[in-house]
Amino acid sequence: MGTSIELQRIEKVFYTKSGNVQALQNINLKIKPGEFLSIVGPSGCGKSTIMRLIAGLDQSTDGTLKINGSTISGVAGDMAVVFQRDVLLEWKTILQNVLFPLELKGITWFHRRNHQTNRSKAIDLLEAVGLKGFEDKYPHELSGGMRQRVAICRALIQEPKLLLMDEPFGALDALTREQMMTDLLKLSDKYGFTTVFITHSIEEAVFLSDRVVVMSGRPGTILEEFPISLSRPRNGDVRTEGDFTSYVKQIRSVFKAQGILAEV
Ligand SMILES: Nc1ncnc2c1ncn2[C@@H]1O[C@H](COP(=O)(O)OP(=O)(O)OP(=O)(O)O)[C@@H](O)[C@H]1O
Repeated sequence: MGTSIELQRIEKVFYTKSGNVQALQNINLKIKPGEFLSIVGPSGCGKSTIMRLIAGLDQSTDGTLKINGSTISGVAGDMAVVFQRDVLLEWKTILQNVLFPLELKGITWFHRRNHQTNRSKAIDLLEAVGLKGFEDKYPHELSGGMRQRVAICRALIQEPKLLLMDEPFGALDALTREQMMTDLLKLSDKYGFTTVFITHSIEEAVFLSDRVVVMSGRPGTILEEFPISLSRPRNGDVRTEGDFTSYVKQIRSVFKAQGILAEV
């Protein structure tokens, strides 16, 4: 079962030498266990700030954040993060990279009994994202898309209940991106973790999500929420369905009304 998250009246101000920056204003958001929620908004609207608050890497200036019904202090447990840059360890093999979070926790190489189980879990994950046979390669031998797949496996080896993804496919080409989205949906359906996904792409958000949250420019506020009721499991064909294009249009119109997207 995934994590539930609740943000109540969240405010975030950054106090800097050159003045105060109000990044977030009155953010109210409830995320259900197992939900796939995307946040879209213009650059600088506070998407990453929301993610850092949920991850416990930063604190709000005001308001309440609850994880599984309790206020938390510090880094949330059972959580994994995937960023736009994969930050793989170049001197470790692909398999060692996937197992690294467990090694950090001291439960792989030192506890031999678990080692075989973890190893097969890592191999299963690599297989699920099309990387079977790449276990003994090194990161520099892989393409950008393959590296990002490894980063996702490394996040999932920890069996997180919450997966936070900050533009994880932003640096990938369009075809790889499409394949990665399909892979991610399969993994999310299989494991049932809660996902908070940040993206600049409206299409990506609609394709992946149960709900899309649309934010205004700074100070970031929530303009609108769109529950996405496209059927699951989803594959690339969903993009040609009328409902898909209708969701994309509705979200684009919110940005247009804000002057964030120009009429073309
Ligand atoms: N540590 C910080 N100190 C001062 N200002 C900050 C800090 N972190 C973020 N900000 C400011 O807060 C605002 C929100 O930043 P954030 O990175 O959350 O935006 P974002 O929506 O994720 O942007 P992007 O889409 O470009 O990644 C921005 O104006 C940014 O300059």
